[in-house]
Amino acid sequence: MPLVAGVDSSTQACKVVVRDADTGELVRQGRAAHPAGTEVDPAAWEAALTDALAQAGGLADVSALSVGGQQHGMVCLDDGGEVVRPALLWNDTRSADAAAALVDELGGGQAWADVVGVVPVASFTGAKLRWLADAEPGNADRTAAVCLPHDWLTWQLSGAVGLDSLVTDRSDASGTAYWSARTGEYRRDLLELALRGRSPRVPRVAGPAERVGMHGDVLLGPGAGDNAAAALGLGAGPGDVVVSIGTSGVATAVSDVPACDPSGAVAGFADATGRHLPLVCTLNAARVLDAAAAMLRVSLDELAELALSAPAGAGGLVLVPYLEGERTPDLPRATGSVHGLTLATSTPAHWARAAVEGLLCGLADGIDALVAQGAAVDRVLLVGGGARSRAVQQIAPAVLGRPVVVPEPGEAVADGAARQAAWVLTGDLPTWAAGGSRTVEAAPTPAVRERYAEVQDRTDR
Ligand SMILES: Nc1ncnc2c1ncn2[C@@H]1O[C@H](COP(=O)(O)OP(=O)(O)O)[C@@H](O)[C@H]1O
Ligand SMILES: O=C(CO)[C@@H](O)[C@H](O)COP(=O)(O)O
Repeated sequence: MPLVAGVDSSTQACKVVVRDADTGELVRQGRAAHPAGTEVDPAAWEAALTDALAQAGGLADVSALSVGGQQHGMVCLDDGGEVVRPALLWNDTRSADAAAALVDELGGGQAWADVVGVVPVASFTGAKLRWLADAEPGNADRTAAVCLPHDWLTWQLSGAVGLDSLVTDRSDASGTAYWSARTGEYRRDLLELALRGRSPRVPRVAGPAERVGMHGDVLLGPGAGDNAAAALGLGAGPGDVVVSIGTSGVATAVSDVPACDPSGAVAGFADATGRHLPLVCTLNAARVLDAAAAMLRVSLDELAELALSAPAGAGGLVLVPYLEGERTPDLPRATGSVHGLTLATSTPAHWARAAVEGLLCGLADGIDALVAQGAAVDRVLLVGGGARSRAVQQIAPAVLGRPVVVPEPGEAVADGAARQAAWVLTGDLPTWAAGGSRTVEAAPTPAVRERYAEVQDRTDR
């Protein structure tokens, strides 16, 4: 019974699972927090990984490990392999103007969707590089290589020092805006466009089950972007839509064909198996619940009970939850807005309900965008920390207008990374028994989405 480890180095925390490679049985796990903020020294991810691995009992009896990580973060390295500046994360919006400029320079959304399957927004690595070139040209000059959070952690674990040993995978490469999931090739011209002519090294893109190095006696897999790892962990296939309510809100589908959406709503990412992963991402998800709970001075469980005690539609109270700006729709400078506040709706219960419904309306729009790109929706799986909320579980099927499958609370991303590690170790993608899940149904409440659509644009942009 060889053991494998999977890592999820996500926005708020590093999570580790150790599983039996043959059966998938969970043997041990660990978790350590990441610093707050949208700009983070990668050393903090390494420290959290070390801590989470220790909590998970270490690696002495583990045969293989893969790292899943938050997508898009810009990690710049100098020619000695040192980090040039703190990494800008996917939810850092300072590169919004840079993204808009890049879209114009190539001739618009259709041109970008055609060449790399995505239209730049502030989140993508390419837009961050353009920001770097303009705001910190000295740091741009020092950047000899650029990679992503999961690439950097895998590289650290491997103990390699040469920039030529940096490795990534298709799923994370596809979130840079300078690698095409359709052709499987870098577009160095777009990397150079972003960096105004500079041409740093980028990681080699490994195959889905390739052995990319060793950490002591532990075999290292190529890893993946967190959303691709989650799809792998859940065993998602065509017809499944995974809705993740973590720091980001994500609706994603596994597909045999690349997405090409000139509006940019659906990103044409790759998955972790050689297929594609059309994806819609919002900036405001679980933290909307955190903010509402903090404002109402209640726990997350109390917030859920409050939300469930209010009527569907919260009596007309709508929260458009653009608390950190928004990515889909592309409104990086927007703020949240409240509509329909009356004496009757001025209660904690109505506020809690509006918070849950508001974040779910954004994800319902995301599922519609996936469908418009050709995705089939036979099953919706609800994951991420926010999916632990009883209110999210109960209200999601009403707002999304379809039943939702809620897997047992767990770590889908780390599980997917562990499954990849088992694949790398044995050469076969293991079929692990699915964990428990339950299907939650509710009468659809289309009026909630209609009311949200009415007020959604009446916000500070
Ligand atoms: N019972 C719960 N109810 C609502 N939200 C929860 C609950 N448990 C955890 N969360 C939320 O989950 C979020 C973290 O989710 P997670 O998927 O781990 O995020 P990330 O992967 O982005 O780091 C936190 O914002 C936290 O408030
Ligand atoms: O930017 C995206 C997807 O494009 C985000 O989904 C990040 O990958 C962060 O994920 P979480 O930490 O919220 O899971």
